[in-house]
Amino acid sequence: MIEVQARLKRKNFELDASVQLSQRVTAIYGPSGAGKSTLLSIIAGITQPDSGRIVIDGECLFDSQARINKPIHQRKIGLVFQEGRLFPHLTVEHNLSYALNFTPVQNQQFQLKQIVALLELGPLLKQRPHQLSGGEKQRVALGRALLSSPRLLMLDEPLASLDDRLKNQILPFLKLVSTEINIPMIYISHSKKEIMQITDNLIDIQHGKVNCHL
Ligand SMILES: Nc1ncnc2c1ncn2[C@@H]1O[C@H](COP(=O)(O)OP(=O)(O)OP(=O)(O)O)[C@@H](O)[C@H]1O
Repeated sequence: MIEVQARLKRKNFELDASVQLSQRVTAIYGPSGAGKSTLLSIIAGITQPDSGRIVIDGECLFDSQARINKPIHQRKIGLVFQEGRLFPHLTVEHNLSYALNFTPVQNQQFQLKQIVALLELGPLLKQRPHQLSGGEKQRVALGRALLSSPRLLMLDEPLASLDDRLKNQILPFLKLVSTEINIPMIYISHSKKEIMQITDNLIDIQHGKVNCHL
């Protein structure tokens, strides 16, 4: 269960979110500027809200009243952004093992070879990010996020920079992760067509307002 209450005031934008998610895969949908990335970055601990409370599976990550604010690395949230944000100097294999090496062995949910097989990364392992297509980069980013053994996986417009051909290549992998991997997932997109291929559980955010229990 993911419970988020957050308020944040910016110069021309106000977020007021009250969200309770019990489904494994949820999509956050809304037009540009609605506050999707802001909500994600609050859950991840990148942005601090003015007030609110965030609890995942009973563990409190943020509570403005109780002055609890767990840092990003303690929240155990795997993130995939629009651009893969891979380490450019490392091979695909080392990008993947980097995430694994930062996770204590007893907390590791996957082995490298499992994720390599799931996302068909074998032929790419010795390559460096600049040698990959956009879709391949996103598959590596997804693999790296999974290998950090997160309690929650959040994807922020992971297909937005890809053309239709690459989108169609990577969508089956996202679908596979949403069905085969037992980690809650929040998927942000402004494309309903894309979302419908991954989940029916949809949260609509408009002008920073979202109030939803799924
Ligand atoms: N770091 C920031 N500082 C100030 N304002 C910001 C910052 N980041 C975003 N905003 C503003 O907050 C509002 C919400 O932005 P946000 O990025 O959350 O929207 P979004 O729904 O993710 O949009 P998009 O689909 O275009 O990515 C926008 O008005 C944006 O200009």
